[in-house]
Amino acid sequence: MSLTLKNVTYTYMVGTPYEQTALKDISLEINRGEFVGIIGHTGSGKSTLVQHLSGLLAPTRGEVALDGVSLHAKTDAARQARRKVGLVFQYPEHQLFEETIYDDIAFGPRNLGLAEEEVEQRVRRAMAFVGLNYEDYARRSPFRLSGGQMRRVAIAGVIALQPEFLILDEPSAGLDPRGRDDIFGRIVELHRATGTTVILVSHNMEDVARMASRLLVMDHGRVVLDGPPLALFREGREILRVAGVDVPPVTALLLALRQRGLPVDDTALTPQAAAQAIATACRRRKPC
Ligand SMILES: Nc1ncnc2c1ncn2[C@@H]1O[C@H](COP(=O)(O)OP(=O)(O)OP(=O)(O)O)[C@@H](O)[C@H]1O
Repeated sequence: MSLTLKNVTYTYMVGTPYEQTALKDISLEINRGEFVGIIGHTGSGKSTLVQHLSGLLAPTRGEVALDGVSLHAKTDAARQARRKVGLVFQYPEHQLFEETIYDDIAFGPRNLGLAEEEVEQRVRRAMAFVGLNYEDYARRSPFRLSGGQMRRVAIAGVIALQPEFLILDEPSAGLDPRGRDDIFGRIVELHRATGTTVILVSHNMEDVARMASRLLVMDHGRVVLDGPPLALFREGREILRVAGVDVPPVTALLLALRQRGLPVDDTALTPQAAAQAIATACRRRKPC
């Protein structure tokens, strides 16, 4: 049972001089329980891809399906399928609009037609999940919060829908390191505790490699790598070992990626981040 893309191509502004093909013949399958990280240069197609996975965009060619049900059919089954996928947009706080935090988080569950009692339960749980105290915050305006807190409210709104597939498009963009660690810690915890499938888009290779068990690398509308991040770190370590201690880990990782002809965002990998990511990956999984 899975979320699948079959030969998906997507072109923006078809038939105009501004036509832009953002996804090129992508086929992939994401199984329940996976934690998938997506990286790639600006404009490589990450956001377009996740908008297909959530059913928000329909492919120009090909098919997106959940458990075999096309997300774009105009049927009840397709509507039900789309509800199982929750998407947190980039800068989701820009979409807050209700007068209270409670109403903002309750908006989605109310739309599902749930009884108010159930809605309240979900709001309470979602607020607890993102670390906002219900008694203190539920009746406050979301617009008086800090940027990081607004982001939490927006994420809580999607969590309250209890999606089976949770997709986050750059959830840490614009947050300070503490806010970033906090959000990621909670996402990892949700994944562990509930088995929710997580699909995480990030510019930061280290973030993704630290959390994801599967890494997709995108380049010019194609998925050019699909595999476990640990394999890349192993390659990096091997190059390090051969090259000696003078080569910083970041160079080794960049080499490993480049040897495979993959696009690399040099600025995303500081030497410290690369070294820490290797150490964490090795500690967490089998010895390497
Ligand atoms: N609404 C749109 N209309 C026209 N072209 C678009 C639109 N949205 C994206 N594109 C183009 O599609 C391509 C893929 O964009 P997309 O936003 O999916 O990339 P991305 O990898 O998510 O980039 P970023 O990391 O900057 O968010 C880019 O060339 C972009 O200019």
